[in-house]
Amino acid sequence: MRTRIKFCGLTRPGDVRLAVELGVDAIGLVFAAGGPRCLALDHAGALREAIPPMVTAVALFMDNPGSEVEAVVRRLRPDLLQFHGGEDDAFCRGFGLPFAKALAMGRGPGDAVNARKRYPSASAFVLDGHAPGEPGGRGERFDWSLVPGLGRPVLLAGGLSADNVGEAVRQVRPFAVDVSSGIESAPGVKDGGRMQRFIEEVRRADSNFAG
Ligand SMILES: O=C(O)c1ccccc1NCC(=O)[C@H](O)[C@H](O)COP(=O)(O)O
Repeated sequence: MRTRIKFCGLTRPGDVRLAVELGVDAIGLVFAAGGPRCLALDHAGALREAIPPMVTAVALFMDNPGSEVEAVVRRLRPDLLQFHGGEDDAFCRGFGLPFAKALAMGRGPGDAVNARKRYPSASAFVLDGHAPGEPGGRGERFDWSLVPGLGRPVLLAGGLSADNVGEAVRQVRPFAVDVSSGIESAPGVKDGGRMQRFIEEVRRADSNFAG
């Protein structure tokens, strides 16, 4: 099975168009407050328009008020929501869209092993390298040998780049890989060469498993 690829934290429509041309499967738009990739709703419209059908548009939140999530859902019509904070299952499923719940693995699996019970409505889990309570998008890896069986598609995230994603795919065989810092020249500024090399390395790793 082909490893899906999500590029997260894009802030420029040209970067979205290039990522789509390169063959990315999902684009993450960040609305978690405070970070360098956080988008204003008006600005996000141009980015959303650059995401064509058949590429998953993901809207990402971290403890945003429900009213903010609703405004993004109404204006941008994302395909998938991604929650990175202490949001519970009822909150996450309350917007009528599939959602992925991020699980902080930076201090070991901890509560991640109970994620399926805590988030029975989740369509997928993002296993990320940050510590609980911390934001993602900081290039932090975690010990991939700690990935628990969750009974749902896993998006492996945290400190991935073209240099290590092949090893991550071979070791974890995740449903998808999710990257932000590792394809950037500066926070929120994606680098075309890094995007291309990242995708090439995922495809190379997948070819090891091709029948
Ligand atoms: O990307 C952000 O700025 C961000 C801010 C707050 C919460 C989550 C955030 N990103 C979540 C993602 O899905 C990132 O792609 C993931 O954490 C991996 O980031 P990186 O380690 O930089 O590749």
